[in-house]
Amino acid sequence: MKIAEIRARQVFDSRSNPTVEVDVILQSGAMGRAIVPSGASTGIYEALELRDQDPSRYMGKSVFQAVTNVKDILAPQLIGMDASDQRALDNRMILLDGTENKSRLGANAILGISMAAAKACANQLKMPLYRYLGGAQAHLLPMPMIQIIGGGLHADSVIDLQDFLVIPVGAGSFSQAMEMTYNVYNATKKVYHEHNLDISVSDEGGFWPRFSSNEQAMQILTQGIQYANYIPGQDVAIALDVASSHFYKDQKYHFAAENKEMTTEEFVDILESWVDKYPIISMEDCCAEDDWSGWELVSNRLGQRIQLIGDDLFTTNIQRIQKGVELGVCNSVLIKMNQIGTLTETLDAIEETKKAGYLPVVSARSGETEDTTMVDLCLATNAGQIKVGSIARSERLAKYNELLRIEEELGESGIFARREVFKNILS
Ligand SMILES: C=C(OP(=O)(O)O)C(=O)O
Ligand SMILES: [Mg+2]
Repeated sequence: MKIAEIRARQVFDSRSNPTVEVDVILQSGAMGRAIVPSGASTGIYEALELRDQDPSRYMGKSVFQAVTNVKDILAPQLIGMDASDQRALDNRMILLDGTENKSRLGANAILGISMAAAKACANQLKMPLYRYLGGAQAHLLPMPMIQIIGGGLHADSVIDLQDFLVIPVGAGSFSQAMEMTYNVYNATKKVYHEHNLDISVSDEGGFWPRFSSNEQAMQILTQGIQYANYIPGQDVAIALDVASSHFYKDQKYHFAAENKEMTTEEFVDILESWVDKYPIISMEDCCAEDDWSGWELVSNRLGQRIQLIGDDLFTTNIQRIQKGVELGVCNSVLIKMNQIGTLTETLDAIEETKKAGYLPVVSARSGETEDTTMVDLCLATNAGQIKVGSIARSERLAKYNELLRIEEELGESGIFARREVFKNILS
């Protein structure tokens, strides 16, 4: 499966921002194509997404240099390599870049090749990508975590929290999870109408937060679950992405929407009160990416009650995951390929997560495309959970629809994660 050619170009993501697309072509003629996603609420420890910073073009956001790096720097060094030796390929790119955070060549350049190479191999073998990456053991259809209301940096910070999501814990299959989510999404729309709240959507397609407080979004969402005739917590539970790194300054948490400033202790008290009041089963980025002591506090208080996911905290980085495990913070890790920049390092991060008894949640970015590699990654590793955004935008539905196809394709051998996915972490 020797690489014959690598092409790259600038295309666009769901926020209409430029991003990198790469084609890897093997000597057999088999081709893999991948598009790299892009975050808005990025963590400071993420691998670097190279943007041209030229204000005269695409407001500084073009990725022409990353595309050039693929074509002129990486491709000549990779042509002739065996694309099926993913680790060797990724290591070669890491060495060619030579920095800690892939800032010379760009994680977007490197990841584009990394993903496209795997896809080319799967295509040559006429195999689904999840089967190529995961082998005979790939079988677990993930429990989805789906955004109904979007806030934070995905909605001009109208409210501070970023994601108000549902987990259809009562679902018996992936397709049933989709149906239940559809019902809650549309019931929530009714709740909006009833409260005379205008409908529009935020970056990932969840409803725009027409609220003056963060808690009101939880009230509306709980109502949405009830309006859809589900029992909150039992049929459909709530998950939050607090994404607090973006409102943590000078050792304080700031709710701009509520004009409120809190110490870590006060903030954790509020998070705990929400878990008492609402059917919350999962919270992401409760504390900021550098507030390790805050994370220890929240983990002691809530770690036996709900899933605690580190996103900005871990950035899919094995060293940061290991530190978290040593300190006993969180019990779950959000997995985003472009936070670390190669498929191999992502697979290593998932393995490390599982080894520690933590739960991996494979996640999209707020800037997405038709690329569905993350779905294959989730299936290949039997990760058990997936977070894609809402069910109301095509770049998200590309992933959900692919999962529906895989559910059909696997038939009897496909097992849906169900609520049991949480059994090792919740008492
Ligand atoms: C998907 C997320 O947002 P972004 O891609 O903007 O980091 C997230 O924070 O989990
Ligand atoms: Mg997050």
